[in-house]
Amino acid sequence: MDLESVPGVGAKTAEALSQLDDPERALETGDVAALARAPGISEGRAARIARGAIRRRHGDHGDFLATDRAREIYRDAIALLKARTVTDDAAARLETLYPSATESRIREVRSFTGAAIERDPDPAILEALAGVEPLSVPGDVRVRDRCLATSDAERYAEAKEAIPEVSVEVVEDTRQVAELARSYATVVVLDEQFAGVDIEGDVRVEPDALERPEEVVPERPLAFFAANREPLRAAVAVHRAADLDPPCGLDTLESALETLDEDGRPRGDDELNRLATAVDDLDAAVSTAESVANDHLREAIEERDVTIEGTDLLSLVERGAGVDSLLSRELADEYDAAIAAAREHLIDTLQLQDTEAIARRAFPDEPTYPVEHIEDVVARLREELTTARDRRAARLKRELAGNLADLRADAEALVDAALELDMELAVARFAADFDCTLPAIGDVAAPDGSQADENAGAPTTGVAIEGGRSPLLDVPFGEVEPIDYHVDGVALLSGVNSGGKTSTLDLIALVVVLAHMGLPVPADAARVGRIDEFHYYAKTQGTLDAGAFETTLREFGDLVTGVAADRETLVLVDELESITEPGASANIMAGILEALEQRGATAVFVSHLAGEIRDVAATEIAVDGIEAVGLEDGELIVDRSPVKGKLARSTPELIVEKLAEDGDGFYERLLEKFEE
Ligand SMILES: Nc1ncnc2c1ncn2[C@@H]1O[C@H](COP(=O)(O)OP(=O)(O)OP(=O)(O)O)[C@@H](O)[C@H]1O
Repeated sequence: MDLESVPGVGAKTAEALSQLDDPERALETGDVAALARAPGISEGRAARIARGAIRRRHGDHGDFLATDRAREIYRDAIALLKARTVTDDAAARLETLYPSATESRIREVRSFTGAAIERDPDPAILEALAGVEPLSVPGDVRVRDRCLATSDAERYAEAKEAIPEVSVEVVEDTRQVAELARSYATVVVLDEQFAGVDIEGDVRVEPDALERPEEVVPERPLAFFAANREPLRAAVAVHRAADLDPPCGLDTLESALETLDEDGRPRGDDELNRLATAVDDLDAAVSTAESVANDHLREAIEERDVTIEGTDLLSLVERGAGVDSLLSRELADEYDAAIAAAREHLIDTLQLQDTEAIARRAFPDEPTYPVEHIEDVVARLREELTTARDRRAARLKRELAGNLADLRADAEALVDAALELDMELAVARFAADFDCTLPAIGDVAAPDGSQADENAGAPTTGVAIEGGRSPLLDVPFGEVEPIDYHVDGVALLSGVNSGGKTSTLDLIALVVVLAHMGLPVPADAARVGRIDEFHYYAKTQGTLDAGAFETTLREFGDLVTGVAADRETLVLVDELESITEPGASANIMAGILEALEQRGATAVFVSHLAGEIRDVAATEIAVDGIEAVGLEDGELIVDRSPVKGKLARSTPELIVEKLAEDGDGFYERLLEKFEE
């Protein structure tokens, strides 16, 4: 795959991505976390790249969200989903969901959503997910007791690339290989020509060693599994808790992990433990064995009355003999017993087996007092034990690495599935928290390519929402009143102050964005025509100066003339009248609405000037209204669902009406003016 063919990936990014293990897979699957591991690629950038790859796959131009407010609504939707993931990685993966105009992309995500909302976000799964994270590749494994050797410059470069953990040496002849064998415990020669040469030391001629790097460096898979022990265990727990179909035997993986310590060393092997402990405890055991002998001897001497004849004493003194000869003469048996005890102690405490004979020689046969070990023999014992330990560890490492290397791909798939599940559960929780349903969306086939049942009757244009409740409101979700609203073509939305006009636009926006993301929407039911572009303009704060007004007008001019007849467009506009004085605003809005209607766009314009706009418009423009059903303690009681074809009365009119009820002529005349 040509990485640069992905939108947003230039030469530099492609170079960074090519350093990943499998950039194609990461791009194909939208694995944001993997992409973010490329040098210099932030998570945000990785998400954009993944989206670019998905868009390319679906021939999607990615210009669905056409305005800032439209993008804000999308960010809000993503934030609601992200708040429901357990892992950062799943949160990053959610960024690959975006509103698309392309049928195949919407269908793809709807299929994912269909499975996701069936999932049960069991607390045990969420708890297990907390320990899952993308697997890391330990980069600093250095192995110093082995080297690779070759006489070929090309092989040299290949070897450095394939097995960077060991040093690679250039050799011209057997003599140089022999030199290496003196400096390294193992030399792996890559050239056939050295086969059969007799060199002292561990020299192996393995021309295909680069194809099996884990045999040369078993530390590689071991370090990988050691570094990732915890996330792997957590991924195993997730699979068990969620009853997922695992890519490998969970017990096999778990017991393989049990045989490794956190530094990648084999553990749980009795023989290796015995040898390692013997090496570690050797000095202490030798010194205790000495004490055992000396204590034994001291007690024996203390208990004994040594009788020595005067002539013997004289002869000993004349010969300058020390107490040793006295010991050997008088206490030979006791000395032998003391030394035997010391030897037994050493052998027993270190659980020596093959090296027993050496251990016995660690204490002298000739009587001395105090008894002292023979350093050379102890050094020899240490060397023997260390070699046996290292040999055992190397064998275990190779065996373990062989088993684990085969499990690596499965381990990655296991973690990937757990993170994918986290993403699915976030969608499931979002759907459950906000009582969502999968909307019917026009011209989108079922995952299997047929027309989906839930899509039967989906409109090709417009939006219809039943029992919609926006989670973006500033009131707790439980207190949000459900709204029914539908629009096809252009409409003005009128209504009392704070009646919920802006909130209705936000709800439409959220439903349309989520529907085009392939996600469920917070409504009892929703039907959405598939659109290509979504324009949402938020209310501007206050009247604009001439320059800003001109810019805004141009923007709408571009929108109106830019709406291509073959591109379905939804336009939501909130109180555009605030940009200038009311009379001018009404004319401008009427003109824009007329043009949008002619182009077949769907549009909802919230306005307090709905009546005026309708009056100046050249074509019939639908007006809907959010009505107050009464006033209670000075507060308006509002029916939040807009009534179709009804110009809602304004808040001032409602107050004048209330005052007129008392029969005051002034207010009655005022009310008549509203009704004219
Ligand atoms: N469906 C609803 N359920 C509960 N509360 C709502 C709902 N819709 C709106 N509200 C409440 O009413 C407040 C005002 O809503 P909103 O800003 O949408 O009204 P508006 O008609 O656009 O007001 P204005 O005419 O002042 O622009 C919201 O901040 C929210 O607290």
